[in-house]
Amino acid sequence: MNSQAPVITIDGPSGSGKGTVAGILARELGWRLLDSGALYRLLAFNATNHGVDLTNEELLKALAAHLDVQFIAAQPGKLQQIILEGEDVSNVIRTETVGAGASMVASLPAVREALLQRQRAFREAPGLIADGRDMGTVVFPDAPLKVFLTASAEERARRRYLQLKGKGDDVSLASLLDEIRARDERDTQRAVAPLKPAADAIQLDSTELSIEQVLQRIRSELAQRDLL
Ligand SMILES: Nc1ncnc2c1ncn2[C@@H]1O[C@H](COP(=O)(O)OP(=O)(O)O)[C@@H](O)[C@H]1O
Ligand SMILES: Nc1ccn([C@H]2C[C@H](O)[C@@H](COP(=O)(O)OP(=O)(O)O)O2)c(=O)n1
Repeated sequence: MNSQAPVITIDGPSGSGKGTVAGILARELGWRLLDSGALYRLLAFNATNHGVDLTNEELLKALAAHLDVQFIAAQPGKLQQIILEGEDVSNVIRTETVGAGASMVASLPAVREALLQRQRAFREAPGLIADGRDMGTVVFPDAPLKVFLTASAEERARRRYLQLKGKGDDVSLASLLDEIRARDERDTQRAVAPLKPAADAIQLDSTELSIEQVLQRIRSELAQRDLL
């Protein structure tokens, strides 16, 4: 029996709803949240700010090992805040440009290795909800519940379009769809920790499901495992 705090992993491609669902579950259960994609986004953002090329594996590895970042847990009415080198970067790391950069640095094995222990350190009582690409396959292979969340590329682009438009960003649906497809390709084809469902993951296609329906499915899986 595993004596460590339980982990629920939620992996899947961009726009499948991982972050939304993970955030709601973490609040409901009072568990910690690991937004692993934010770490790769922070690294790409920080590297660009320091003039480091997004293919320079040695320098990126060093930057990853020394990322000065704080995650401030969500409070009632306030989302999680991400502070990089003392500055609130919660919003600026959410652009598609930073997402594409994150996907590039995430393909480098030394970068993934440098971020591994930092991610595992999030695991503490009473439990952790971890979202990303390799949470169930590599980072927390012993998690008692693994979810692989998908949706069609068109639906994911539509969601991202509405989300970014809602924030006032000037985006086009066609280019978001292209970017999502390019990111899917890079994330699934890389040699190390590619995006793929763990053998023991529950697969959920959310194309036709509301956020609440996705949550209900996960809550029922949690109940079956006595995790609620
Ligand atoms: N099942 C769903 N139906 C409709 N919209 C959704 C659904 N899941 C998530 N969304 C919306 O899609 C956008 C992207 O979701 P997000 O959680 O950021 O995805 P991911 O973390 O997988 O990239 C958000 O605006 C979110 O509210
Ligand atoms: N565990 C993870 C999380 C993210 N990544 C990489 C691959 C993704 O395209 C980028 C950005 O991830 P993020 O989850 O923030 O992106 P989305 O919200 O799904 O658009 O980082 C990864 O390789 N492994």
